[in-house]
Formats: sequence, C-alpha cells, structure tokens
Amino acid sequence: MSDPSEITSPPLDAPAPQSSAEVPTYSGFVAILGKPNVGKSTLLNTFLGVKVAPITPKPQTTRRGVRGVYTDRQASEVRQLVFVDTPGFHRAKDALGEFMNREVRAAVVDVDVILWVVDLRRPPSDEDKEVARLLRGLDPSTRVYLVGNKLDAAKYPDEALELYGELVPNVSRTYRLSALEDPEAVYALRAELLGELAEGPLFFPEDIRSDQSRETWAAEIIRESAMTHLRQELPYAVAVQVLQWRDPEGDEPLYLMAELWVERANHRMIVLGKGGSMIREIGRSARKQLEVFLGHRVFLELEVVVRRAWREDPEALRELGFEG
Ligand SMILES: Nc1nc2c(ncn2[C@@H]2O[C@H](COP(=O)(O)OP(=O)(O)OP(=O)(O)O)[C@@H](O)[C@H]2O)c(=O)[nH]1
Repeated sequence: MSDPSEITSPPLDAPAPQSSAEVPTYSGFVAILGKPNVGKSTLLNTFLGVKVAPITPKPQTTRRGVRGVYTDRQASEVRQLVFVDTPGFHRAKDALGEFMNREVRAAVVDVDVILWVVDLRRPPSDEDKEVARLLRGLDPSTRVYLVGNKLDAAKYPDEALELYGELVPNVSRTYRLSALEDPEAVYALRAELLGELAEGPLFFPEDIRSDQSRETWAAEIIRESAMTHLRQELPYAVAVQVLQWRDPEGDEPLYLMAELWVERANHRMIVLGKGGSMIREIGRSARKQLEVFLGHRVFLELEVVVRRAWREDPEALRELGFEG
C-alpha cells in the first residue's frame, strides 16, 4: 500500500450515494455493538482486512464510532457493507463517557443489522445486561445477530452463548467465532452479510475503507501505542492530536507532528519516562506501524502537553473531534 488515500479519506459527514451505471448495487449498514473489550475492533479490522479501529488489551480503547467500508465488486454486481464500530457501552463517569454512550445509541438507529458481540469466556455481566436492555428496546424489526467471540479461549462456549441469548428475545441468529484466531469464520459471516444486502446505492466510493481523516487515523495509532506502553501507569487520560502531516517529496520521510495530552504534570513525567525513554519507545512503535500502513518512511515528532481535565472540557473535546 503506497498511497495513504487508499486507507483513509477526508471525513464524509453525509456521504453522497455513488452511482454505478453498469451493474446492480447492494448496500447496507451494520452496527457492531457490545460492552468494552469483547473484541469489536478486532472483528471490524478482520472484516475489512486493514487496521482501522485501534486495538489494545485495555477496555474503552475505541472512543468514536469509526465506520469501516467493505466493497465487493464482482463482474455482475457490487455489494457494500458499511460498518459502524461503536465505543464500548459502559456506565458514564465523565463527559467523555457520556459522549461515548450517546454515540452508541445513535449508531444503532437506522442500521440494517446489529452484531452484538459478547465474550464467550464469561457469562453475562451487568454491563452486558445493560447492552441487552438497549437491544430489547429497539424496534422489533431490527435484525440482531449475537456474535460470541473469543471461542479459542472459551471453556463453556455453548453454555455462555445460551445465557447471552436468553437476555435478548429478538436475537435472530447466533455465531461462535474467534475474531483474533480464525479470520475464515469472520469472512464467512461477512459473506452472509453481503448476501443479505438489499438492492440500493453505494454510500461510499469503492476504494474507500474508512471515513476517518488520515490525521485521526494516525492519532489513533499513536494513542494505541501509548496505551500499550503505559499499561498500569496511566489508564485513559491520554489523548492524541495530529497537528501536522507533510507529504514527502522524493526520498524524504513523511513528516508527522502530534501532541499527546495528559491531565497532570506528573502524568507528563510518566509519559516522557526517564531521560525521554518512554516517549521514544511510544514513538518508535507507532512509527513502525505507520510505516507499514503508509508504505513510506515516517518522521514522527511527539510532544507531551498538560491539558488539565481535558475529558471535562467541551472545547478540548471539540478539538479532538468528539462533537455531540
Ligand atoms: N483470545 C481472544 N482474544 C481476543 C479475540 N478478539 C479480540 N481479542 C482481544 O481482546 C482485547 C480487546 O479487543 P478489542 O477489539 O480492542 O475490543 P473492543 O470490544 O473493540 O474494545 P473497546 O474498544 O474497549 O470497546 C484485545 O486484547 C484483543 O486482542 C479472540 O477472538 N480471542
């Protein structure tokens, strides 16, 4: 992949339907719903075959409803699935949390199918029961498919799936799979979803896979690297904003400058690490990932700044793109 525009595109607020004169087109929206950490982002990335949503072992990694687009062109037809990846539904503790829960509710209106993702390693928790309550309140015509994930690590998958199924009577189908270990099972589900699409216009151009801007996409990769490296120390108070993106000329590396926001001066010290060792490590692994996806050398400059209580500050949230 050498051209960044193959991965991301400028944001499309109201995507204009694309016409495809020669062959019939089929399209539909699929929401991916579930409590934090069940594997929603992993599932989306496997559906798409590219990395769109950030994945880390910490809950609440996904903060916005990333949309991924999968288009399948055959000689006789074109089919397009638009995925709405929702932030993990959870009890809101701050303004950011409330924003995330609002996103989830907005995401399930007007979709053709909801994939309710659950963790088969465990029976339903209170958080799963809250998601179930949301699903039970939907228009009964909404198709809800229960996707039991993490089958590879589950001891009693059938029993667990049954317990989840009992919570939502309008579940019309159930699947057991491992988004991480068994991509073939995910592709089979994707093929079923494609096959069920109704005839309709394509919502995105065929070569687009996400409606994130390239800056947002890069910021999410950097934040994922920060969260992975910081592990115990700093749970969720890091935000990343990409301030500069300069495309390379000739052999030069692509230049990216980003700020990491933390809430307190002592958090800044943690993120910097001894003699800058932590931020260097965060930058190094983010840069490696960016280079793989962009197919080009990257020069990544990171700055750590203190933005007090940014999660409660509407202005700061707007700067980060959390409108709503
Ligand atoms: N064993 C196993 N682990 C998985 C599987 N799918 C995802 N995981 C892991 O579960 C963790 C969470 O995955 P994510 O895809 O980030 O989960 P999410 O539901 O999007 O999380 P939020 O963004 O917090 O809502 C990561 O450590 C994944 O590697 C699976 O099929 N099997």
